[in-house]
Amino acid sequence: MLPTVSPTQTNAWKSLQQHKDNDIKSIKMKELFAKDADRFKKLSHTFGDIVIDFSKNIITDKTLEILLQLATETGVQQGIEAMFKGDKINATEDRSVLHVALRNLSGTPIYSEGKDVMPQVKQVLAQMRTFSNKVHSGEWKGYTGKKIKYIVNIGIGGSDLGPLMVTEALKPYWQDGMQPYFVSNVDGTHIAETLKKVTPEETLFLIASKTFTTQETMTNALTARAWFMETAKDEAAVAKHFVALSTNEKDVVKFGIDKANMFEFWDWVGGRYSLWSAIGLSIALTIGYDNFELLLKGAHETDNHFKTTSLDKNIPVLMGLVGLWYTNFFGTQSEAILPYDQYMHRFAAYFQQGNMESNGKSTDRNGKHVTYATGPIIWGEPGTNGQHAFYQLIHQGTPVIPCDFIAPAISHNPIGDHHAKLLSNFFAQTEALMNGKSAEEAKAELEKSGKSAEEIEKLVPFKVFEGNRPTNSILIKKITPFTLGQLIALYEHKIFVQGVIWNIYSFDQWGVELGKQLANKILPELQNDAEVTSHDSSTNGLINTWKKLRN
Ligand SMILES: O=P(O)(O)OC[C@H]1O[C@@H](O)[C@H](O)[C@@H](O)[C@@H]1O
Repeated sequence: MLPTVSPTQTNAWKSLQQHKDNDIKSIKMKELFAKDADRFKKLSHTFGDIVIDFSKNIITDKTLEILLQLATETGVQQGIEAMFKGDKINATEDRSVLHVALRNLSGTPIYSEGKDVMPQVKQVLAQMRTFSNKVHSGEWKGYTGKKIKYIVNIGIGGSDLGPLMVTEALKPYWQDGMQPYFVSNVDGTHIAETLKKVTPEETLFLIASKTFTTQETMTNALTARAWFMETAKDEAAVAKHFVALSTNEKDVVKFGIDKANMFEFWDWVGGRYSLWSAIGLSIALTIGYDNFELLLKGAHETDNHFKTTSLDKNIPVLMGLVGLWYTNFFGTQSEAILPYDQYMHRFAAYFQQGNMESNGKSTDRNGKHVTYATGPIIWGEPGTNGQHAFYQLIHQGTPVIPCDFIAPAISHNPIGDHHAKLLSNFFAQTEALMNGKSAEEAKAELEKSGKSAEEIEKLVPFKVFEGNRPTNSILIKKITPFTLGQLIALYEHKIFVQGVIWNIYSFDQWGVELGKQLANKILPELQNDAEVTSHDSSTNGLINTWKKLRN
């Protein structure tokens, strides 16, 4: 089981506080680089084709030593073991957490409640392989005999963001003739605009929902089915165009999808960790099953690293510790993920759910309210777009925002000098954030412009960059299914490490329930024009105003 140590009760926590106040408060990263020519060598790690550089962080050897002590005192190693051996570490839902089993192609067993889950994992993977191959070869045909051309994944949250992010990130691997679409929002616009782009005869709808009860998904699925039936007319045609990805066989069958067209997964797969499961069918259909398997293999490589590497060399552990250092000892509230790769434009959005739904908690594993900060706000956009939008605040704003810069060494689109220009920005940003620009440097620069001494004096404060802003740089040889799998799993395990240390449960999401309950209560109140009085005056006022406006 997971330990239940409060991090603030550890010796390491107190040492970290003292260390921050005594040794780190006035330290500048650029001085650390000046003092130690080997800093990059010491603080960067190579993992296959991925290099992750932690050296542009406000950390010293001593910082890392105490952070590692924190990991030891809070039982990170024990947590890792508990996850891999299938303990019910998602205790509030009484479930194991075994997304690592979904990518375990090694042949070793993984147990949940004493049962090896690998045979069922392999069986569904085989089903996905056969199905994808049939669709690609044209053996699987639509009801008029046409080949499937469009995949419409209908799902939300974990049943949408992962496959959407991965298919976008791996666009160079798309199979000829396959076009995926993702419909998530209950806003009718999402499905309406998607249906305009596809034809009933050539579309395969994947109804992706772990629970098969999610309002948005069920509503969109019913709309898709009605739209399909308008043309197909024949109920028997549904079986050729609708499949379900779910843990809930009963409701899948009730919806009218044949059991044979259901791709199963299990309650030990968390929604936001499910892209490796049947939820990944849209990925396999888009990039081909073999590439999907390479994605799993990449993640498995990370799982092995995470499971077997000592904490001081364990990349997800270090990612977690470095992030936590800022959250808890610098009071930072957010982290930006900035991929310098246009294909990875949904990566930050994906980990917004991955991280914030996992660690956005304030009750610890003892049921007590935490007295320290937990999960950060995650956000980000691809570089260089972000540079021309929000980097101003990262460079000169009042909050410190630790950033992850991610870039491929080799572009899938080596056009002219685009990639060199892209990468020059990637390198320049982390350098600028670290070094900043002093008043003297700003002044010297202005002096070259021919401005008067008075003008220069006035402008200098605006041109100063404090610097010392922390970044991790992740350089990947090329974004391939394998390296992307490695990278996603690194981030997943980082989140896990932080959750263990913060003594919270990272695998439930009770915080999303209240809004759903209230929406269900309000929905019937919207069905007529009667005045609503059952809520507070704001909610009543808004509902009643809407009722007037809609008429
Ligand atoms: O896959 P389902 O059951 O439709 O759930 C979709 C999403 O539903 C949300 O309510 C949950 O917060 C997410 O964790 C989940 O991924």
